[in-house]
Amino acid sequence: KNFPPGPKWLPFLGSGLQVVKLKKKTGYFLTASAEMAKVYGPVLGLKVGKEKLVVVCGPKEIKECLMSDDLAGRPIGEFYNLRTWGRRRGILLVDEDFWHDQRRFILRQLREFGFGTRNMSTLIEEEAQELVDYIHQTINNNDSVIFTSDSLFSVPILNTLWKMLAGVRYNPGDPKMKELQTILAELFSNILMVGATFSHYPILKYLAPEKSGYRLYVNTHLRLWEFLHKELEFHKKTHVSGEPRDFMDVYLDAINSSEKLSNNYTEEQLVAICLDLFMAGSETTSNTVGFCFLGLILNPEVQRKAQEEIDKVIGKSRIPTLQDRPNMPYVECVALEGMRMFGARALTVPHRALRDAQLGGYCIPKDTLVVVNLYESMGSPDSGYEDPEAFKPERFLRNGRITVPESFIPFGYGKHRCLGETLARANLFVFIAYLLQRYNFTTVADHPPPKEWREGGDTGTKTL
Ligand code: HEM
Repeated sequence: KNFPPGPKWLPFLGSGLQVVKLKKKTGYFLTASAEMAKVYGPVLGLKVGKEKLVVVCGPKEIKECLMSDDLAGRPIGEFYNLRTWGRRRGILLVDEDFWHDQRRFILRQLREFGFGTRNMSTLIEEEAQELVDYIHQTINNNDSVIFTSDSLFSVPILNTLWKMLAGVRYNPGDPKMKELQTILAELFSNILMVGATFSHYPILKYLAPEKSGYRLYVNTHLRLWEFLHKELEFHKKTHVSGEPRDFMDVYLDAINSSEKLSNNYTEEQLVAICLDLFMAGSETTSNTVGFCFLGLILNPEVQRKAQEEIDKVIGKSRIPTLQDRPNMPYVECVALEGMRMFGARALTVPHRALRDAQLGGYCIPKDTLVVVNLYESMGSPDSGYEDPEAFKPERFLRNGRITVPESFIPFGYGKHRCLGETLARANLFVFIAYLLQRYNFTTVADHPPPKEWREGGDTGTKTL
């Protein structure tokens, strides 16, 4: 009763057919739901297969949703994620209090290994330097070479995260890293946050395991799970109690602690957390760097302005550091504009109503999935951004000072605000500054940059 309005529900299919039809017409789930919101209002009620799904599109309602304690659950079910995946192995990971305890622990411990500290800037700067050396060598060893943004950024970004979690970094081209990249890219390009076809229509798991994406989903998760388990085994063999080298070691200490923090700290839970952080932190950041460089190559005047600022503040005689950030507002705005571009092509991670709740004057029954359409907040013609498709870093500058509007929420907010924001923003600044200090970026004649983007914030493959 008083569920948010939306297209009519058909038996078994719910509103699935209408969603698919509009997705075909507009290209994406994001744009399809924005289109429907024009007809039905800013809180859109859908039923896809067995699941009730609410898509929040209006700015006021987005805020209300992200601040609501009643809507702060995470989805339950085999498809929804990582933590739930762990649950199949006997761990109860979806309980909210439990996650908040783990979230606090993760943030506190990651700070020890870098998050938000000088260590973090050193770690990122080292990765940026490795990347510059790799570009330099590749250029020197070849008559001509084309770099794609995927091939440039995925490995160094993953390294910054993996180094804190497990003390490991890889060189580009390392077969282990290639495998990991392939798995993550497969997951991201094939599975939408709001669920795969098989999660809405579970019978398809049996009737069409290939076509529904079920087999791919299970295989990629198992491969990731195996990858992380190998690292865990290595840590268990080499870890010295009380002398942690990285997050995995701290967690092992917590598991073995004589006070026994609680039964929440288990090896399977550790693997589930690493999986969560990997999935949430790798492709998101490298695709956002991708959007920054896409904006820079398509707008040479933006690139020139950023380079002028770098020349003025840093010059050529030393390398940039994270400490330069406050003095380089234009470069920071390039990063912000990349975040806006990425955010405008993404949904938040789905939330779940923990109990019967209210949103925008409608009733949201317990266990309904609720997802925020960030396109409406940062990219649609109604988002309040002038010419939202254009890459304009100066939109965030007022009299030389950075000002972001309230609707700028690439990391969400509220209880589930992105846990990796500090790391992501530091990565963006350092990589942009390092690369622009040394190189000019441009498109290659026979490789025009993509006009299309993939749902979920992917820029597609770009050549630089
Ligand atoms: C530019 C890069 C990134 C963007 C745009 C981004 C964006 C987001 C968004 C929109 C959410 C969902 C908020 C919500 O549902 O209310 C989220 C959640 C999350 N992010 Fe990020 N993220 C980025 C990088 C990272 C990194 C580097 C990490 C890991 C270190 C990370 C870890 C997480 C985690 C664990 C969550 C779930 C938090 C929770 O449920 O409490 N993210 N992120």
